[in-house]
Amino acid sequence: MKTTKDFQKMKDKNEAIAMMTAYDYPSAKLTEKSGMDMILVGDSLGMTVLGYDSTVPVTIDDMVLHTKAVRRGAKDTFTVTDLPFMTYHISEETTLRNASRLLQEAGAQAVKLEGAGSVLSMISRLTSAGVPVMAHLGLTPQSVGVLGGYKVQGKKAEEAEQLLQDAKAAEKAGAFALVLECVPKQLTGLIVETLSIPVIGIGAGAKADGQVLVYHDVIGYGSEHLPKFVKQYANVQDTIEEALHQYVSEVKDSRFPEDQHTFTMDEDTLTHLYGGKNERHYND
Ligand SMILES: Nc1nc(=O)c2c([nH]1)NC[C@@H]1CN(c3ccc(C(=O)N[C@@H](CCC(=O)O)C(=O)O)cc3)CN21
Ligand SMILES: CC(C)C(=O)C(=O)O
Ligand SMILES: [Mg+2]
Repeated sequence: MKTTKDFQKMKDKNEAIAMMTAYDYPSAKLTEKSGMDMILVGDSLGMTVLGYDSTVPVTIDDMVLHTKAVRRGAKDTFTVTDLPFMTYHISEETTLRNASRLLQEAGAQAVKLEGAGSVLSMISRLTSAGVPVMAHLGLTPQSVGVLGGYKVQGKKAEEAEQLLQDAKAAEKAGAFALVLECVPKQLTGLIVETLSIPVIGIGAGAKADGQVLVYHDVIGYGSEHLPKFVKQYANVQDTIEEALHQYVSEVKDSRFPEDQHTFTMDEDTLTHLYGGKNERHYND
C-alpha cells in the first residue's frame, strides 16, 4: 500500500496522483484493480448512494459503515474518509473521537475535512495525534448553505488571495495533502507552486498534482446533473436500465427462468413424493 510519503514523492517527481471515490465493496474492488493511487470514501455518498440533496445529512455512522465495506474490497489501497458535516467543529475531543472511529473501527488510513479558519486547529490537533489529514478548500460542499450553491470559488482577487493563505495555513497545520475543488486553473497553478504538499484537484484544472472525481460520475451511474468538470468515461446506467427492462418483460412473458436456471429431482424421489401418482406435468 502507498503511504503519505509516496504521495509526497509523486508530487516531487511530477507524477500525477489518480484518486476516485468509492462507497461500497464492488466499487472499491474495481477501483483498486484499476491501479488507482488513492480512494476517497467521500461524504458525496449522501447524494450518490443515499439520495440526499446535499452532503449535510451524512453522519459519522454512515461513513464508518461505508468505509468498512470499501476496505473489504480494497485491502491494498490508501483510503481517505471524509469527516462529515459538524463532526470536527464541536470540540477537539469529539473531532479526535470521530477520526478514531474512521481509522480504528473502519480502517481508513486518513481523514479529510473541509475549510480553514477554526478547522485549522483541528488539522493540527489530529496530525499531532498521528492522524494523517487531507485538507479540502475552494468549493466546500458541506458549506453549501453559507456559499449559496455549488459555485466556482476564488474568481475574485480577494477570494483567491484568501484561498492561497488558507492553503498555506493548512499545510502549516500539518495536512499531508489538499483537495482543491472548483477554482480557476490559474489559482490552482499558484497554489501548486506555493505548497510543498500534493494538491489534488476536482474542477481545478490540469495544473493540480492529482485529480479526484466521483465514481458515479465517471461511470455514468445515476447522476442526473453532471458538473462541467466531470468527464463521463462510460454510461452504465443505460446498460442497467436495459437489463432490468428485459428481465421484467421475460418474467411477465414466462421466458425466464429457463431449464438451465432451474433445479430438478430424480424420477424415483418424485414418484415417492407423490405416492406413485406422479404425473408427467410435475416433470415439466
Ligand atoms: N455526484 C457528485 N459529484 C460531485 O462532484 C459532487 C457530489 N456529487 N456531491 C458533493 C459535491 C457537490 N459538487 C458539485 C456539485 C455541483 C457543481 C456544479 O454544478 N457546478 C457548476 C459551476 C457553476 C459556476 O459557478 O459556474 C458547474 O456547472 O459545474 C459543482 C460541484 C461536487 N461534489
Ligand atoms: C468531491 C470529493 C472531493 C469529495 O469530497 C466527496 O466525494 O465527498
Ligand atoms: Mg466530500
